[in-house]
Amino acid sequence: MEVRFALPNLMLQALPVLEALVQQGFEAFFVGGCVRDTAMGLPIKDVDIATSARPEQVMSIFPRCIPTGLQHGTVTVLHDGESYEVTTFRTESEYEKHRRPLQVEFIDRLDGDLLRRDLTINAMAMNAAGELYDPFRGLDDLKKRMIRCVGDADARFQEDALRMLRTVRFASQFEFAIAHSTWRAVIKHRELLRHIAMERVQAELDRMIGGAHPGRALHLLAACKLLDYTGTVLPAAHKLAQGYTLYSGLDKLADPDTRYAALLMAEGITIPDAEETLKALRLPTQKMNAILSVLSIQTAMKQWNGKSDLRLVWTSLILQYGEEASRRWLSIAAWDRKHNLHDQTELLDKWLNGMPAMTLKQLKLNGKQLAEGLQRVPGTWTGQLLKQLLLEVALDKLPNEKELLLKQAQIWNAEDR
Ligand SMILES: Nc1ccn([C@@H]2O[C@H](COP(=O)(O)OP(=O)(O)OP(=O)(O)O)[C@@H](O)[C@H]2O)c(=O)n1
Repeated sequence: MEVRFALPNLMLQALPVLEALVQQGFEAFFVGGCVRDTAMGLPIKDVDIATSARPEQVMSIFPRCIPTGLQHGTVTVLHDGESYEVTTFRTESEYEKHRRPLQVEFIDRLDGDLLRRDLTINAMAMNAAGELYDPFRGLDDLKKRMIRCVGDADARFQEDALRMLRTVRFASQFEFAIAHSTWRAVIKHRELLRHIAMERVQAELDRMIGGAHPGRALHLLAACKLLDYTGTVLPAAHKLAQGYTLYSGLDKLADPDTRYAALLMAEGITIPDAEETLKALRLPTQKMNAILSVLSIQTAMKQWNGKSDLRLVWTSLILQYGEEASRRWLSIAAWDRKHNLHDQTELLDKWLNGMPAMTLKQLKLNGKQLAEGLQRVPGTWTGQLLKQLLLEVALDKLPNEKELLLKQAQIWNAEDR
């Protein structure tokens, strides 16, 4: 071990856990992402520890712990308000459907444990002094900016097919190249991705699309066609990856949902196709609806004939899909030259940035005041009436003043009865 790194704070906080294991005569190292990120000078997110101690020995050393995954050797140790995954050195064999190991054997040596890991940059360990243990030359690959499987790439992907998506994710996240042998193995084994639960696929995809270099991720995905081999048919997934060619500046858009919407918009995917794809990807309903709202606004804007009153169209769109979706659409459309939506964006931009009474929040009459004014019990009618008032204000038919709004509401209320 000749290379040594200063341990970042999170690892220093975990040091007593590592040291307690060493004091009891066991080997213990920091492993995985925290070592990789420290070697890269990046902030770390969590700390994982690997040890020669067997799970029951770990549990006897630490009074406060949770037996998270004993059959895989993992115990979560609670220390000083933090939790750390402590996993016994292990080898894995006989993988179930290219997903997870059926057999785990606990071993005494760190080397064997590092050998089972996916990529050289993820197969480094660090001791309490920050000294690097790096039998697969992960540090060299970090310096070369190279993603490479540990040992035989075919075997690594056959063991766990999700690793192919991880390969693409890390390559895009760090803007690294992918070693030839590793890339060839991705192409060779890509159809194994169908064995992986869509939730895990989605989690990786989400991190790629929401990450620092979504364009690079999509470029790589399009090149190896991995998304064509997911378990469920994704009518728009391949197109989604192709969206990269049109939207190389995707990273300019703030959040992942806006980026998903931009990609789907770029390919002109229909709303039912988009819905099917997002559902197949097991996107949480809330996230899916947020993306579909942006697409619905896009459809309405493309259909706008230039004659109908755009203010009316926008008011009803904002009422239907919300201000957030409108802002998302605006950020995409303002930067999307392809669809040439200048007229449509200008007005929305003005409205969202300060024109009166665009949202219910900005209306100078709220539900409580309305119910009191009409001497009625608040109910679903309250929101409906407020929306009606909002439309009038947006169309300049009614000033946004409390008394006048209430008066109009009273007239409608009387007419209804
Ligand atoms: N399919 C997988 C997943 C994980 N690992 C190993 O387990 C470690 C921890 O995995 P995880 O926490 O999922 O990812 P990190 O590598 O820590 O990176 P990040 O959290 O940034 O994704 C990895 O570094 C890698 O050594 C693996 O070999 N194969």
